[in-house]
Amino acid sequence: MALLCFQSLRMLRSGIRCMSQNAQLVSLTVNDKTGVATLSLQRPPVNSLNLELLTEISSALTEATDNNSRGLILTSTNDGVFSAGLDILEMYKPNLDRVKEFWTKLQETWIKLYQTAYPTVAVINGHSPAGGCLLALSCEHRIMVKNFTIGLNETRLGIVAPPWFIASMVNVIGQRQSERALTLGHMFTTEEAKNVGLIDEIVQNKAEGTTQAEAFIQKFAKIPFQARSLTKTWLRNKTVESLVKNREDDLNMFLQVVTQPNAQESLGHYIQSLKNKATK
Ligand SMILES: CC/C=C\CC/C=C/CC(=O)SCCNC(=O)CCNC(=O)[C@H](O)C(C)(C)COP(=O)(O)OP(=O)(O)OC[C@H]1O[C@@H](n2cnc3c(N)ncnc32)[C@H](O)[C@@H]1OP(=O)(O)O
Repeated sequence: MALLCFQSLRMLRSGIRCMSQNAQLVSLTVNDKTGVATLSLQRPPVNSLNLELLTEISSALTEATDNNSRGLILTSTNDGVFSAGLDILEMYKPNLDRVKEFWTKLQETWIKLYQTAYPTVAVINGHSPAGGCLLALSCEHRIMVKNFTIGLNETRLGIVAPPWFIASMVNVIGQRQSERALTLGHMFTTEEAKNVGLIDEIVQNKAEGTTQAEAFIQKFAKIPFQARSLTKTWLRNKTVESLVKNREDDLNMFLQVVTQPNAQESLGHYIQSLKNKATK
């Protein structure tokens, strides 16, 4: 409690204000001087995206909009893992009602993040496979700390990246590179990701990443907000609309793929291999 008060006092002095008071799996702060919000994922051990975490991310994005944020930095409180992607336990031997709600919340979160009016930057301070990569791809600028990996590795798990995951990747690195990377389920090192254009900058650590992210957002200070945001909407509209118009079909396709016996078997093996690795 004393530590919390001390931290709050220090944040107040530096002009950083806490938002999302009720959130537990994310923290949302805003810098009152710049209007830039920081959304940090904080679901130990690896920020895997379960229904509850997605719900908090989605609410935080709305709160940042309602607060008229000038920009948003998406990062993780865990230096080492940005996000391990979707929580595999949501997809393994799923409860039908919950898994439907889970996928619907993922769709909602992506749609919101992909078309925020304010500029978005991912400060990728750790590994970022699959759904973690999707979050980063949805931002306008990606800054990654060296010595980590990022990519859409779904095929390696015996599942597939849905069309909107693929489109998010194609919009950043193009058809040819996406085809090669996604069919292989390739995880790019930070260096490889920079070479292929998947990320924009390499930094030494999160602090440097945050400074660079603020500088990126600051570039828009003199660009009229509405003109910028409408341009982004139009550029991204085709990609978003293809999901918005087909949410039910997309949900059904997900349920069909993920409940296949061979997909369940692959997920079971994968969970076991992660557990074996963790106990070594
Ligand atoms: C039509 C569409 C159909 C289907 C589409 C489905 C789309 C799916 C997209 C996804 O996002 S699938 C998820 C893909 N994610 C991964 O492949 C990542 C797996 N995790 C890792 O590679 C590593 O954990 C890490 C590099 C992220 C971090 O490594 P490290 O820091 O060494 O942690 P550990 O590996 O020891 O893991 C600690 C702990 O966390 C559990 N865990 C890790 N990842 C997940 C996950 N994605 N979901 C649930 N749980 C996860 C791991 O099992 C360990 O658990 P313990 O209980 O053993 O402590």
